[in-house]
Amino acid sequence: MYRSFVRNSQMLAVKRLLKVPGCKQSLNPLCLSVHTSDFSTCQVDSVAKIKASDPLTDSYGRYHDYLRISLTERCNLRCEYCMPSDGVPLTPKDKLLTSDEILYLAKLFVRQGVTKIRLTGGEPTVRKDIINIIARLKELDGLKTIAMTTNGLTLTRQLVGLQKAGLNLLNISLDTLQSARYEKVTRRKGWERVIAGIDLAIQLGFNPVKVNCVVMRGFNDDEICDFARFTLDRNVDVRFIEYMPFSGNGWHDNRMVSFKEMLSILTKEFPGFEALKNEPNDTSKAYKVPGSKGKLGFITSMSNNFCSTCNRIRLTADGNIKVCLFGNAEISLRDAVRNNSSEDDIMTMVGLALQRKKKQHAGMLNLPQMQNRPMILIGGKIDCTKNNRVSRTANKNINSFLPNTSFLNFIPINHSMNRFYETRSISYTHGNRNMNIDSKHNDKLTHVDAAGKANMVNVGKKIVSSRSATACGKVLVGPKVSALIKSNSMKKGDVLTVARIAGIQGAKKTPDLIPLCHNIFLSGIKLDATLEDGTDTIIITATVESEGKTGVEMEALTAVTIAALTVYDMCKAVTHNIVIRDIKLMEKTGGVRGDFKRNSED
Ligand SMILES: Nc1nc2c(ncn2[C@@H]2O[C@H](COP(=O)(O)OP(=O)(O)OP(=O)(O)O)[C@@H](O)[C@H]2O)c(=O)[nH]1
Ligand SMILES: C[S@@+](CC[C@H](N)C(=O)[O-])C[C@H]1O[C@@H](n2cnc3c(N)ncnc32)[C@H](O)[C@@H]1O
Ligand code: SF4
Ligand code: SF4
Repeated sequence: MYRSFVRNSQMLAVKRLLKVPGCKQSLNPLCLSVHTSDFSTCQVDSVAKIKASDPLTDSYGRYHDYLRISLTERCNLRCEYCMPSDGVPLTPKDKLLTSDEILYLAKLFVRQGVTKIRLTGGEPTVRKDIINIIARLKELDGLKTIAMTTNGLTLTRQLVGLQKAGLNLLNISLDTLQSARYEKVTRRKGWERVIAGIDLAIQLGFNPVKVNCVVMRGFNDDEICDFARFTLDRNVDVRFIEYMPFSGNGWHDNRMVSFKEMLSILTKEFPGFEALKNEPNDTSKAYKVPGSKGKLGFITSMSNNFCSTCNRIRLTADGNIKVCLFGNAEISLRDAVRNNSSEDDIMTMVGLALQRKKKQHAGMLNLPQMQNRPMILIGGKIDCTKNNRVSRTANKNINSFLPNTSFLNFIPINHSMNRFYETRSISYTHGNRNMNIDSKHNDKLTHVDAAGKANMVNVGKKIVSSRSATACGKVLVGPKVSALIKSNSMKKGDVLTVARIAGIQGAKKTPDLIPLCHNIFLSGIKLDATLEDGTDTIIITATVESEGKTGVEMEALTAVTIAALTVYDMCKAVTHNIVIRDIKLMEKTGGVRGDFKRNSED
């Protein structure tokens, strides 16, 4: 209750800050649309009582003492995996944070408890005032670490000055030990300069010097052992990064090399290859080749996330707070600063954003399907319609019936991803119920207890297995609607696309809709909605997958149902003569009761 009071109060503060409604200087419209429903419950009197007491702790108790500041969206390289080949649209200069604004915001964060700031980008070293920024950051009481992640191209020229100004931690990106390959992946020359930059960093006493290497099959996976040898006589910490998908970066599951695979290559080549102790907030899992001066590490964002200990918050180059690398919701602090908002109000906004931070990214297993902006623009502006397969009209429609969801993240899923993911522990235990549900031959009603009351089955003791279920259904729409769908000219928008997304969302909401269903961590949802030629019928098929202890047929059936209802909703202005029928389970695999497959004529 206290939390909801605080949240409502925070909402009000933001609302006041944003001058909603009738605000001329609006903040990030995405944030406004996300929070609209909450605003309606606010009480005006509470505003004065807001105290941003602990804005850096999120609702999972994670304390955020590490701020990553993107200094620029620009870069002097064009790495294939980071930047789309046709470049990225840059934010106009007047919308980017000035150095004074960066310093002001940094000061507020440090006052609240941030002890580490990492400068990143884009390429931070292309920012002309970087030395000045670092020198001024160094003056902030309480800031212990000023770190930078760089492509290393200009370090031989700039590093001494940067260190003198106060830089004390350095990560340098280098994906290959071969000059020609470097040119291919970065689309620029400069490998020798980066190597010289790494050596200079070691000489200047940076410790550790971390080297970031994104591993991509068919590009540098044959260099994993070479990179390990690179640590033999150099005090560097080479970190192999699992290739992550961002819009337009050419990611494909078969190009991603998982932590497990890399580990097995290294263990074979280097007997005694050993794991080291990690610090609580490390992104990487540390290892060492026996006798080497340096270390190796693995950043396993894809196969084994480290969200439970996340202590990071990001400030983008255009002044937005981004609470998660893979989240789309942002709040603009730039406008708040430019509107002379108070420190309390600004930190209230930060607290508000952090309250909405997810435990782990909701779609962590679905990252490949997310439309996240290019990595280089993680420090830049969201254009949530660009590159999306969903049209603007469709977005509007989805938004109207799916409040509080970042709907753009859900598009059909590529099942082959599953093989990369480690099975996660999923807790299905509810209360102390001790149901005997494991037996194949158990003919008791498992959803009813001994007293005949509704009961959610305890699946805690069931084994985890790969589950999948496919359901299908039909919507008979008639010739008029059929023609409008075919020409994609239905007034409400693109019917099939919206239905598809609604169905996927429906699968994820199943436990909210069906009382005795478990929360299941879904690893894949594929939903097709197609107009059958000649019958004026939309055929909907949904396949849902999970690594878990209980089946996913309810999710598949819900997905089909919600997609069908969405078709109805989008077309009912044209006719009410729409019939939904034949929703049924087609196939189910996994679990102790064995597989099920419907005969096609059933
Ligand atoms: N999932 C996730 N991955 C991150 C995050 N920050 C960085 N990474 C990953 O870590 C890689 C290296 O990032 P760096 O900028 O060197 O930062 P870092 O490793 O977090 O830095 P330190 O832990 O401070 O050394 C990135 O390419 C990402 O793959 C984050 O917040 N979430
Ligand atoms: C976006 S860059 C910004 C800082 C600087 N320009 C650099 O390259 O180090 C930060 C880190 O993100 C990594 N990165 C970029 N795209 C990535 C992807 N698709 N998957 C994994 N890491 C990625 C880069 O290798 C780099 O280490
Ligand atoms: S990874 Fe860094 S150096 Fe490469 S394009 Fe992205 S921002 Fe530039
Ligand atoms: S994905 Fe989000 S929550 Fe997870 S570690 Fe990265 S920033 Fe933190």
